[in-house]
Amino acid sequence: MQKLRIRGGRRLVGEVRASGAKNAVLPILCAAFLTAEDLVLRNVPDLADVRTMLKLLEGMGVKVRREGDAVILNAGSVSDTTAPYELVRTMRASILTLCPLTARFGSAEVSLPGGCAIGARPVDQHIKGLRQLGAEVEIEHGYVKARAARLKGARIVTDMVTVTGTENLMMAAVLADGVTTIENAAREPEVVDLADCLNAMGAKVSGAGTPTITIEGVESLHGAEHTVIADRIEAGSFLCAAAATQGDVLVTHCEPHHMEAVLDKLREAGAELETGADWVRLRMTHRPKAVSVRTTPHPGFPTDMQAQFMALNTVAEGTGHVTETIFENRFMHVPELMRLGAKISIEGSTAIVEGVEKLSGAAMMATDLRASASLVIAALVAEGESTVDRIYHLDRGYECMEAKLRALGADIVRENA
Ligand SMILES: CC(=O)N[C@H]1[C@@H](OP(=O)(O)OP(=O)(O)OC[C@H]2O[C@@H](n3ccc(=O)[nH]c3=O)[C@H](O)[C@@H]2O)O[C@H](CO)[C@@H](O)[C@@H]1O
Ligand SMILES: C=C(OP(=O)(O)O)C(=O)O
Repeated sequence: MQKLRIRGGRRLVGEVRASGAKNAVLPILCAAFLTAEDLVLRNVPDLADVRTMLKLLEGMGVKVRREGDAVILNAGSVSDTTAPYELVRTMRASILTLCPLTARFGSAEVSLPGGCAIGARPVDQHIKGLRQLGAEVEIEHGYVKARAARLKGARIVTDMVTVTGTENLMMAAVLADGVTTIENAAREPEVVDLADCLNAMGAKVSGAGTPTITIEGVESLHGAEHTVIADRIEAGSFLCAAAATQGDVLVTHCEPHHMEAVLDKLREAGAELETGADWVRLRMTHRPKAVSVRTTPHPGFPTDMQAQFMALNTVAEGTGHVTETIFENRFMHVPELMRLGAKISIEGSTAIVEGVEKLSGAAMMATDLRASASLVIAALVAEGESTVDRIYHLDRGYECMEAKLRALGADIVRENA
């Protein structure tokens, strides 16, 4: 197991490039099942989750070739439509294989992902929607087993806004007979990116990015080339780190219009921001001011940035309220941040963070992906040395984070624990 060793107290200064988005590339990799022709993807980040997804796809017979930041997939001879527990348990996004497999091959068996550190995270809406599209779906021995001769278009209204639920059902509907509408659809940029890729493959998807997505089913899809959007959460994490260390950082190759809620909060924290078509520069010339955030589906403040803003608030002037409305257990970073001297109390789904002048370095344990990022940010400002253990969580979603931070002047190394 590896850990990060960080000596805090250095301002982050310089330029950092955002990688392709984890949450966009994972569903798009699964879209490869929808055609027998090549799907060429560019700007694919080298992440543990991407490697897990490629392993899962290869295990089913998909041919995978990596060329730099491109991945070429061919699902012309899929031999197996089972996603086994061993891989699904390490990456919930494996459930995204369920709908494209059922749509193209008429059957799929995907292990139920189960809960994870941040919440129970059921997939009932994926299953409900797939049934409405005409599939027979059973749960047996921990697996979702779906079967359908050909899916049929339907009107689906999800009970709550679900990102991967919307994506999975979109991938079912593209090959269905007739028209599907998904109402109460997630509006995240990653949903739009998947729709763009599906349309490049010959699908007829409209309305992605709005609460109603309409999909006119087609007989088959063809190969395509697609460039994955930038990771707005990775970009936002670097901006938070820059703000916390009172630094001056330019994030390039990102999409500022995907990050408006986060950029607004950084301005409220006192950061000076400049944006261009694909870059954001943040300068923080004084101690940040505490900000209150409430997580909501896009275009609201993203739950995946909650922990990083919590870290920023720990050293801010004043008191910030951080309310988590999406996941019932996404405050696992709180006791770890308190080990550095942060003052945080939890009341229900709100963490009340009273900023302190100084944090002091300590050993910490990462519990989930964004919690890891928040611990790294806090360690970058803390006096003295900190360690962050169990960074396999971080590696799921950040491409060489420590190298990128080092290039900005951070004193951070990866070690074998
Ligand atoms: C790979 C990926 O894109 N992951 C993102 C995706 O996760 P994911 O797609 O799993 O999250 P959802 O949007 O589905 O979850 C939203 C809420 O709905 C609940 N729910 C969801 C589906 C369902 O069938 N039943 C149900 O009850 C969940 O438990 C949660 O409370 O969106 C989350 C919310 O923006 C992000 O934090 C994750 O980074
Ligand atoms: C919760 C996250 O990812 P996943 O849905 O893959 O667990 C995340 O990206 O913060």
